[in-house]
Amino acid sequence: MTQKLTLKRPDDWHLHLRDGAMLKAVLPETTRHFGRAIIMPNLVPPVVTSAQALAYRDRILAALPEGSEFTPLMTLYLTEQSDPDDIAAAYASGLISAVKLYPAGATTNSASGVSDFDKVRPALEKMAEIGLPLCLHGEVTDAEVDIFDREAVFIDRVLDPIRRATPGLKTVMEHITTKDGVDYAKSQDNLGATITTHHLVINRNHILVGGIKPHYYCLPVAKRETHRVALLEAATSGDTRFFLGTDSAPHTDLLKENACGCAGCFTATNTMSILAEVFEKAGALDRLEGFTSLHGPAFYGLPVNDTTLTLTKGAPVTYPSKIEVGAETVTVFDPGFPLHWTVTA
Ligand SMILES: NC(=O)N[C@@H](CC(=O)O)C(=O)O
Ligand SMILES: [Zn+2]
Ligand SMILES: [Zn+2]
Repeated sequence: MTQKLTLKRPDDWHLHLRDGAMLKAVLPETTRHFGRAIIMPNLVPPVVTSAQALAYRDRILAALPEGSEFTPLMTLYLTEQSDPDDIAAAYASGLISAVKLYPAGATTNSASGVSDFDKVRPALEKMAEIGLPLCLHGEVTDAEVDIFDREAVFIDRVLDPIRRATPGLKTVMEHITTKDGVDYAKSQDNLGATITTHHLVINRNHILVGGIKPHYYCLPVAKRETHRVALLEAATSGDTRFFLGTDSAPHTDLLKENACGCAGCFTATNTMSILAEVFEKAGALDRLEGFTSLHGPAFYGLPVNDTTLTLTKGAPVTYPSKIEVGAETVTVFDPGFPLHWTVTA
């Protein structure tokens, strides 16, 4: 008997589309399955002003495959010089859905991020006042903090103080990777947490055992198995504070398979198949729709998509292992187990 699963069309609440040839190459991988996505602003140079966000949205819309109804939800990159009034105007006009805060130096293209959190206080207060969500890359960057502890330390030293200082601020903990992140999210109201596909699949052994695997390296770096299990429990729990943000983050193979390899896993292509497999194994297939299609819109105050996506279970399916970007390639995330669910409608 073939098994079918029909979901409200999913959204991706954390996505990197890049620009130029890369944008053109990766965009169809997302628009094939997803209705909307929160578009990360960490371009070079970053998308800081409303004028830059408007221009970037136009470039995304121009790159959409024929007939696509995909909606990019734009964000602004918060800097210590960001103008609270420009941010508010961008939100009032419907151009942006969130503001993204990168601690300076925490991840790919975060050099223009925030070092002194007091300097962005006026912007955060304005955002709380108008109901504009803040998305956070939650890692400290202090050289003395171990990379595996950077998320937990961020929660104590940065996130919790921001929450206390700006109580009305709607906040998204992006790509949580620890039980500490799960526990903190559960202790809060007015706070959401995105979980990536890959952090539900890999732990740090996948990166390091039997040779270094650059395509499993991303930030925040995958942690030990107990943390992966906590993420899986959160994602499959039905708790509306947790929703999908793939953090699909393409880098060319040249830059990944490198003595100083870039951080990011590219999961747009096979995310829905992987998630169906993971949720089924967890006995939670009935909760997949909440995670991919319902909890995110509820947090962002948007309607659920009115179209659907159907997955069908059958013999193992394969995906291209790489997609082409001009003369270069981007490797598609390999979950390391067979995928039986495929999007059929
Ligand atoms: N997640 C990553 O490892 N990389 C992201 C940046 C980010 O989301 O932190 C990227 O832009 O490549
Ligand atoms: Zn990040
Ligand atoms: Zn990201």
